[in-house]
Amino acid sequence: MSETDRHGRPVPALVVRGVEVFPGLLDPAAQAALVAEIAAVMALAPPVQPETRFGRKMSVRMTSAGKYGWVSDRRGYRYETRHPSGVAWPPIPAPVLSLWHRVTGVDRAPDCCLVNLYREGARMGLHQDRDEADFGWPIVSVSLGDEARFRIGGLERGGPTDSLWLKSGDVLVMGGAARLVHHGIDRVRGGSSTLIEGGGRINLTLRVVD
Ligand SMILES: O=C(O)CCC(=O)C(=O)O
Ligand SMILES: [Fe+2]
Repeated sequence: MSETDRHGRPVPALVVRGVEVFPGLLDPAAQAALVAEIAAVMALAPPVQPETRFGRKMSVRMTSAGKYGWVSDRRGYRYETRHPSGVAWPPIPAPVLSLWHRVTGVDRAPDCCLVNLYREGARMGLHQDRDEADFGWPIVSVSLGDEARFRIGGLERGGPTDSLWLKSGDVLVMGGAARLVHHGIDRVRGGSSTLIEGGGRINLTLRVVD
């Protein structure tokens, strides 16, 4: 199990380009509990395959919980207070919020829990998360289901990168000097987990938006 510091915060087993990695922070029971909570979110706010401004479909399916959800369509990408269907985003599930507070030590709650659903063949290109008002707040990222190769670069585009395989139950924190590092998902190893109904991987990305 994970070690904790004197504030009770888990100690990252690994730091890659400033990104804190907590491998296996969630045990199988905690993973299953989160997946059940996220299934309830997805029932109210079904994942959609977003389009870019240029009309290209992303391979990942997305939905959100919280005050804001991240959406992309022909009008571009932005945070919205409603799902494309018009319903408000469901609240961020309590166990997700407690995980945020546990790994960040931050009192403020996140505004957005982006749910990324990677089915067979889905990936996410190298990017920065920079649609938020204040980069002083960290980002927490949770992996559930199939393993995925996560790529981490630097603050500039086109620099050197490192990669690591993220497994179900792994948690990352991107904060401080690493808040704006480039990152993406090269590929997902299909069938490496049976956690997600219908197969694949779910990533939860928690952010303070405004
Ligand atoms: O799926 C992941 O692990 C990364 C997701 C991500 O970077 C994002 O949604 O901004
Ligand atoms: Fe990201």
